[in-house]
Amino acid sequence: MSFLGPSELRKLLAFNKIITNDDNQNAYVKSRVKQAAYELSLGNQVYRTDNKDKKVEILSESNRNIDINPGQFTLLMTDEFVNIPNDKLAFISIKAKLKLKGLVNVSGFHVDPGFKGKLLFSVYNAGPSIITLETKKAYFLIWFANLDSAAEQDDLYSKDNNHHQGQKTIDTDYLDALKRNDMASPSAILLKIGEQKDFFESEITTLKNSLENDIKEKNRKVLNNEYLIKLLIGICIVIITKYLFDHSMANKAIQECIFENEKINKMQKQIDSINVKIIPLQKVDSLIDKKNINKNVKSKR
Ligand SMILES: O=c1ccn([C@H]2C[C@H](O)[C@@H](COP(=O)(O)OP(=O)(O)OP(=O)(O)O)O2)c(=O)[nH]1
Repeated sequence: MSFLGPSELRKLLAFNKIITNDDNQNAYVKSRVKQAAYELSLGNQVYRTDNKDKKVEILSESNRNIDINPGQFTLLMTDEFVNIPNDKLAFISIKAKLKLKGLVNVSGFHVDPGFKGKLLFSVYNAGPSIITLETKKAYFLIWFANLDSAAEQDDLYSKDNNHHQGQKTIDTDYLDALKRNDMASPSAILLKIGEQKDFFESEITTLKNSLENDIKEKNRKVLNNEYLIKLLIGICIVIITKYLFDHSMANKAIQECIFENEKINKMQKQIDSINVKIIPLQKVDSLIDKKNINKNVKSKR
């Protein structure tokens, strides 16, 4: 097996309907031969996983651009049909300038002898930026190799035995597999993580503020209670002091009363003893008085 060089390639493509358009006309353009490859361009059908309608997008002359967002998977179809001769095998790729932006060619890599149809590429934007493509621009490359022996009927790629023969639109089979959900793009995930981070940070700040307010409120109450307790203790001290003071004053008054009472008792006793002494004297006085009266009576007689 050998690869065709540029001159063989030009000859092959110029004199055979290998690169054709929608009208099955030879679409070979000499300037599209680059080194040993031929450039193929983007057609008007694409399917993007983040497309809201979940439908194949048909690009028009006025709307020729397609943006492939970071992290999104996209199906791209060539503008040209390729018809691979029975004695050839072709190899396909996406141009390096797209790959270097982060566009990964997921599908690949070969085109079978006997294949007729547009080529379908699946790509993934693994880069951080939007990659914009334009219809009719050359993004794909195809190389042709000679087989040592041409493929016979049963070995040729054919409509009867194969799926992609004659493909000119993006098959809905592939869409069904791709349209379930948006692809979880790393940058979208990063964005969501950022949003979640902001959300949780604001929640934590709110929670922190509310906790701080709660603590302040509790501290205020504790402080109020402390004042109240101190006040109650103060009042208790005053009451107890007053009670003890009153009690001691009462005791003192009682002691004084007892003391006074004892003094009175003592005086009473002295009075009583004086009285005891006075009574005989009174008796003597009364006898003296009686005697004097009698004397007087006698003298008057
Ligand atoms: O990226 C690619 C690779 C291949 N093809 C075309 C050319 C190829 O000859 C044909 C079949 O390729 P392959 O045998 O790899 O695919 P398949 O899904 O196994 O097809 P089939 O079941 O028809 O053999 O599909 C594309 O359009 N794009």
